[in-house]
Amino acid sequence: MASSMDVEAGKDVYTKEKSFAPTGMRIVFKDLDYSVPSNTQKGVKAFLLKKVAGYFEPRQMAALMGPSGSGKTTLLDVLAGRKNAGVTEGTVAFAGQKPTPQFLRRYTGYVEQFDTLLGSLSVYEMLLYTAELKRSIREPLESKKAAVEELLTKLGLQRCRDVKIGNAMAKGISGGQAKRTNIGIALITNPRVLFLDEPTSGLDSFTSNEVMRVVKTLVDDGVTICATIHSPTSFCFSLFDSLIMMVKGRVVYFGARGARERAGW
Ligand SMILES: Nc1ncnc2c1ncn2[C@@H]1O[C@H](COP(=O)(O)OP(=O)(O)OP(=O)(O)O)[C@@H](O)[C@H]1O
Repeated sequence: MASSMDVEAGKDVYTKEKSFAPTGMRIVFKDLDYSVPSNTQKGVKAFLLKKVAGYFEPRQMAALMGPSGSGKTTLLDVLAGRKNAGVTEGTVAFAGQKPTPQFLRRYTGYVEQFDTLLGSLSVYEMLLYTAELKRSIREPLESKKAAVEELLTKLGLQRCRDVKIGNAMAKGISGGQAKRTNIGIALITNPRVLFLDEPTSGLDSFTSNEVMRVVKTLVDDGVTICATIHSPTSFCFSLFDSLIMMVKGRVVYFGARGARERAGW
């Protein structure tokens, strides 16, 4: 594996990092295998991840890249604890802790590739509805409303707050606004880690840049960000701090973005 970052830096994966909020959370993974029963050969295990290792730093945004079918979404899902079929082996640590399902629910957010929005609601209603569902039942409504307002501002959605989301039949908000609303849904619980699966898919390059510029601002709040990304614009690519390149379930590059240029390869 080519690497300009020291994977060994994460060798003591279960340590005593306790106070990750508000400083952020480091994610370390080592020797990660993920297998499922093959759907092409009977009785054979298909290894979708093989000896995958790396780490994500807090206050940084990492890109997961590689050809279609290389295992990017699989790695994202394994790290986010979203795989309930198949066998995962190896170690994953969030801030030095082995993550339990409750830990992952509390501290991570996941933005799926396809928007999961309700077309009949406005952007504000969608976020408040999610806040009601996902934030503590004991939290007063006024506090939830304030959290939604804060998110609308952070994600640049104030201008379309009262516009209906819409659907294929009834045009509503734009693709970039829909993507940012979807990101808002993942952020409503104030996660310390944000996983995004293809956040720019289906967007034109201007809108992709806009969405990723907003996502990058979240690192200032101490969030650790990891996004799978296909053919990013050069601006989008420049926003990433580190890069994992995958081919056929293996990591072929793990390092700082731009390390190759800096080394003069
Ligand atoms: N049961 C299975 N048996 C064999 N191969 C499988 C099985 N399930 C998934 N795969 C393969 O696992 C690979 C990983 O898929 P994954 O969705 O993680 O790739 P990806 O890099 O995110 O691709 P894309 O960029 O197209 O979204 C794919 O090549 C897929 O065909």
